[in-house]
Amino acid sequence: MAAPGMRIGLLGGSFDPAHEAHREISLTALKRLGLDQVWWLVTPGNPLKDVSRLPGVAARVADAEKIARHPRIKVTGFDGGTGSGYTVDLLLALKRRFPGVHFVWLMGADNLAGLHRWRAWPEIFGLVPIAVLDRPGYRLRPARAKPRTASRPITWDETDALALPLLEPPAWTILSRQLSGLSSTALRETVAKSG
Ligand SMILES: Nc1ncnc2c1ncn2[C@@H]1O[C@H](COP(=O)(O)OP(=O)(O)OP(=O)(O)O)[C@@H](O)[C@H]1O
Ligand SMILES: O=C(O)c1ccc[n+]([C@@H]2O[C@H](COP(=O)([O-])O)[C@@H](O)[C@H]2O)c1
Repeated sequence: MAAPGMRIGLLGGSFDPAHEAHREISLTALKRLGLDQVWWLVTPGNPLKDVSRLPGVAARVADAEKIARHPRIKVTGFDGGTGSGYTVDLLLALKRRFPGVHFVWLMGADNLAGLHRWRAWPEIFGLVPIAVLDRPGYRLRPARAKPRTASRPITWDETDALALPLLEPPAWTILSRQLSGLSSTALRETVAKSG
């Protein structure tokens, strides 16, 4: 699945359900970061969200595979045996399991804005480079986010994004792109109304 030296983007998510914007931001990351693959890591549950109605991992993986439709996008329920949904644990497990792979954590700008509420977020910045994908409504928020303040010296201009996967963390950048307003919440609401 992954050989030392490969550059792999990690898109952790609830994927409840997956949608075209997940595919679009993955294609952006593949191209702009020069990645070999992007892995969609379907979380057992976002620790900050109500997961009481979240479908099981296997069902969300199966649905996400239908959306991914790309040989370099791999969908997996790998959680490193943590079962927890905590990203710090997931990253530690991945780095142990795949030594020598250049991982980059990918996330939408909404998640950067709330990253200071994640468990051990400064440690996360020290584990892997991070690329933040622009998202409507959050374009300016990263500028105010605490992580930016904490990591200002290692903010990279996005024109240098190709170098990001090989940089020693902490290092992060924002990837601006044509915005997509798609969201899983909006999709679930549409299904609920039509049902
Ligand atoms: N339209 C989008 N633009 C940029 N990033 C996105 C977009 N949709 C999802 N993402 C990012 O993809 C990752 C996984 O997202 P997730 O599975 O939570 O879907 P979501 O649409 O954000 O769900 P919800 O609406 O419930 O918050 C997150 O890092 C999220 O920020
Ligand atoms: O580690 C944490 O404290 C943490 C808090 C919130 C979210 N996350 C992870 O962030 C990823 C994005 O979650 P979501 O629900 O926005 O798709 C997913 O992998 C979650 O498990 C992780």
